Amino acid sequence: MLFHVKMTVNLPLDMHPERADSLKAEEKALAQRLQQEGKWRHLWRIAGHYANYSVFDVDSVQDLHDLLMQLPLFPYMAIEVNALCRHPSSIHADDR
Ligand SMILES: O=C(O)CC1=CCC(=O)O1
Repeated sequence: MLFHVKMTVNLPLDMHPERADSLKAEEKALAQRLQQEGKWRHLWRIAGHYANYSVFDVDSVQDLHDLLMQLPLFPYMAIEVNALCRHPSSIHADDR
């Protein structure tokens, strides 16, 4: 199942810079592992925003929920989720 997810990061202004750097490093490591596993299909920065557009490929809504909740930055992100399905005009027949 494919999901489009928008994540907007809102780190508290008074968060210690070392804590912020540590969270970002943990987030990056997990995001790169999930990309290697094929679960995090796309990760795009939204130009001019501390936010990303991502596409996840997971087995269920519960899997997506569990994945998002384990992100180190989860407590500091506003997350919007949209389920995706095939567009009839898409030429990418292998997409689900
Ligand atoms: O900076 C972001 O958009 C939040 C984030 C998601 C994966 C990552 O490494 O950072």
